[in-house]
Amino acid sequence: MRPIIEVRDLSKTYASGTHALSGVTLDIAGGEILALLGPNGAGKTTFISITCGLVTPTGGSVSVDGHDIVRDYRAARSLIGLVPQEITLEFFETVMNTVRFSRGLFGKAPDDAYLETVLRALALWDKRDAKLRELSGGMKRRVLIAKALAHGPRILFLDEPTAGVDVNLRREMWEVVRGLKKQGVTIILTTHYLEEAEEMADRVGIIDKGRLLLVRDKTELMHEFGQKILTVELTDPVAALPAPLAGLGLDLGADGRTVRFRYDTHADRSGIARLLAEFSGHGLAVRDLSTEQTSLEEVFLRLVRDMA
Ligand SMILES: Nc1ncnc2c1ncn2[C@@H]1O[C@H](COP(=O)(O)OP(=O)(O)OP(=O)(O)O)[C@@H](O)[C@H]1O
Repeated sequence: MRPIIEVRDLSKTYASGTHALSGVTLDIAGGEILALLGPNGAGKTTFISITCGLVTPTGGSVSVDGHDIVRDYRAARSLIGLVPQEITLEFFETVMNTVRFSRGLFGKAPDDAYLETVLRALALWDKRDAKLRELSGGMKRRVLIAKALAHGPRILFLDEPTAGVDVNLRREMWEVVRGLKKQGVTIILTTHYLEEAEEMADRVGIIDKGRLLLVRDKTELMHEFGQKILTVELTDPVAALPAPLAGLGLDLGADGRTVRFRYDTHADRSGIARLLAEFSGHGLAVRDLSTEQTSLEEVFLRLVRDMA
């Protein structure tokens, strides 16, 4: 199936001389959630702005369902909804009028029945006659999404949807985004929260200094680059680990009881059996064991460092 968005060798150099994007090539499949990760200034917003026709590329191309975003701007743009980083709303307007207006901007015929489905999906239907200033922060963010969906786009760009919001609200936004995916909307989100990408994305793209370092299936990425950590809790604290265990790369916690061992999930042998045998051989009694997977955050930091 043809990708819904095709990005080819895309570059942007601003008048200031900043190379915000260099040679980005990427296919985005219909219905997927792609998370773009990258440090501040990596070029994420520039990518979104070009795709939404707000910034002109200096090289390369983007097409949306076969429509070139420069030559065939209207057709391409009508397929896209954009949820900006900042909350920009008319605070004295009602929810319903706000989404009606957004739909009108795209030259679409009024369709209150469709807007009702959008507002219901975002749990805003009961608030349709409320003025925006009366809404909570979470509701205002949902109104931004409703506005972006008002013209019936198939693709939704979310630029840092949960920047600066509390944990509950972030979870609520994740639910909303998952619901949209279920309805077949393709979602591209940028985020600084790796937890967010870990939670939501089908694929993860990492951008740094205007270059797309990689795009991978999230599970594969975690599997390939992730490591596991085994934490062993000793029955009795020790001042130091016996010298013969030094080569195993163990960390002894300040409490003298907790020993951490990193192992590669892909190696033929994890080394756990040997480790436990060594512990037993040196008279170290083990009280408890636990394992954890390294987070996407650690994977990300390693990749950006290794590829710098
Ligand atoms: N209008 C502009 N004129 C000149 N330079 C710009 C402009 N917009 C962005 N830049 C520069 O281009 C680079 C990429 O910026 P961009 O906003 O795309 O990054 P970002 O990854 O979205 O960052 P953040 O995570 O901070 O939002 C930065 O060096 C930025 O300073």
